Amino acid sequence: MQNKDDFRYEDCEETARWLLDRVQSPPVIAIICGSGLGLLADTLTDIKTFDYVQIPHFPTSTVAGHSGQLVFGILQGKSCVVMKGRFHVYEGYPLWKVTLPIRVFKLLGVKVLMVTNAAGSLCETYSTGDLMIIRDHINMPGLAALNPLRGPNDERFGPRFPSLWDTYDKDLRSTALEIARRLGHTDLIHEGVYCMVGGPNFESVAEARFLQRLGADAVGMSTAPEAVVAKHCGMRVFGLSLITNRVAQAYEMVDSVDHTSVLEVGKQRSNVLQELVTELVKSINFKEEDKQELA
Ligand SMILES: O=P(O)(O)O[C@H]1O[C@H](CO)[C@@H](O)[C@H]1O
Ligand code: HPA
Repeated sequence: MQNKDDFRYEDCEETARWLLDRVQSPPVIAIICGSGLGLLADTLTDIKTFDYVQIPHFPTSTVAGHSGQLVFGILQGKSCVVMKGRFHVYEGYPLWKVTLPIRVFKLLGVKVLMVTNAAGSLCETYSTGDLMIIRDHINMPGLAALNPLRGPNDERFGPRFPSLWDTYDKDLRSTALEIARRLGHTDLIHEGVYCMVGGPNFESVAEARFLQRLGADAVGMSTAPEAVVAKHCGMRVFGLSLITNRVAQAYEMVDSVDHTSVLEVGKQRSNVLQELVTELVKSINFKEEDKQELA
């Protein structure tokens, strides 16, 4: 059963074709910039930029710190596409639309998705400005059927019932950890569980306590749907959270988080993220079958 609220494979194809007609080389790696992390795109050379409003079927960015541009270019000799701005369910988009770019990237030939985000810490040992490699996620909206895979399944993308046990690629995680240590960031790098909530409000104290007891180390309002769709269509996924604030879990704690301070931490830390992502991209070796597919 297909209705106007479902995604259409043909729309993704049309978007992919539109982009392929306009870029030099199809990307193999896609990078999504979280709130205030758009500077990641500055590491690319030979760039070609499209505003989201130009691209057929693409949603538009409505959140500060998400400039709404798709940047194609080269990083460490690899063809990449960078989303300067992602879509969130609290903006009013259905989840299939939030994740439409991932399916378009799949059709462009992307093999690896790197997602970054700003997140609040629920973990005692994390400080503002730290980085968390995402080991796993809790998709809160997904558990209540707000899932990007809801609706008719198109087997051309992936199976009806995908397994998510290994969503965040083990090799990429361990390589990123090694890189961070080599770059001298041992004190600020962690590996943990990201929990997605719907937003747009930040968490109440009782909610923060609840999420922490569920096993979440950091909380944000994105990423899980993108990772689910990428895993569904067979991409390797790497996720990185920048800890922009500590989420209050006691009524005595003052929690002064707001979006402006989130963006400010992003600006301060973008060089560390750039460094780590650049080195990780450098480390990726594509398998023979990937190269053949791209030839
Ligand atoms: O997840 P990203 O897009 O990095 O943004 C995070 O920052 C915003 C809140 O300041 C929310 O959108 C939250 O999800
Ligand atoms: N909660 C949810 N999303 C966020 C936070 C937070 O504390 N910080 C940045 N994004």
